[in-house]
Amino acid sequence: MKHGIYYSYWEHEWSAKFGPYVEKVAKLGFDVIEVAAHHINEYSDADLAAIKQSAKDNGIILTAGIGPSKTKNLSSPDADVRKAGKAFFEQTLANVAKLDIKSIGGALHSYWPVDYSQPVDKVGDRARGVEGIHGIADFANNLGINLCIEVLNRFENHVLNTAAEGVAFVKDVGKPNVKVMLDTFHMNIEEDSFGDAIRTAGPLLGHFHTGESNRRVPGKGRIPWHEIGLALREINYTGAVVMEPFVKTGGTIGSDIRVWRDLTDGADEAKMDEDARNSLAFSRFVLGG
Ligand SMILES: O=C(CO)[C@H](O)[C@H](O)[C@H](O)CO
Ligand SMILES: [Mn+2]
Repeated sequence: MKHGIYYSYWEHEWSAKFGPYVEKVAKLGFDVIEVAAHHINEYSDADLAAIKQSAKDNGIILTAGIGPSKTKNLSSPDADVRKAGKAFFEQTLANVAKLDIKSIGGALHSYWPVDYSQPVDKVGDRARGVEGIHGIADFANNLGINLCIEVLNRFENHVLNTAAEGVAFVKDVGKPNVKVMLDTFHMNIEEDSFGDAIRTAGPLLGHFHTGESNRRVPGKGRIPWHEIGLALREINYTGAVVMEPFVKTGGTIGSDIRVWRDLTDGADEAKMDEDARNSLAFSRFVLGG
């Protein structure tokens, strides 16, 4: 098991440059840094080559996360949007591969966060989502990339809310590089049992996000980490466990994540780093790896 952190913990914008965080995260003792792929198509080849080299020099593995925009929604009822989504993903995956990234996770099958001011069509969106992911899976596989379909809570997406729904979706896609992704923040809202959800995903679990029920770093709240650790060991999970804390207000991150109060307790960057380091030690102990 490898442990990581989403660099957006320190940032306000999905567009924030992730290059400088590779060394920082390595110094904090992490194995993995997760970067936002939302704006990766704006990086030059030289930028990507430098970041790849920095990861190599620092012994860090990169993974990617993304919340696709409504205009790039692979499950949209509008065929032109689906087409734009496919083109966007192909360009994004090609750039992600330049960083030697082997896994991209998020609501790849849909968009995020969902606009609930309009009625939703869960059945239609799911069917188009299966087709959309099926349509980019081989492209990703040829680049050695797994597509990890994130199961989200009801307030952020309607297509997949439970591990069982995630497993059924991934089985319908039926491609070896398409996996289920779980996140303890979302599981806390939707699952009857953390352990059962992880066992339901079993060998299909491709990526795992961690965070407390208010998205503080693991260890600061009341998520049942021991139960989660036992279940991950039971299914012999060897993938990445990436903490995804969101504690800062402001910017597109604060607004998309709905952070309306300062959850840092007024921390400066040194204290934010210390919290991440302590949470990493806690995570390694309780989850393994
Ligand atoms: O859990 C999440 C959203 O609540 C997601 O992992 C990411 O924040 C999103 O896909 C943006 O990268
Ligand atoms: Mn997540």
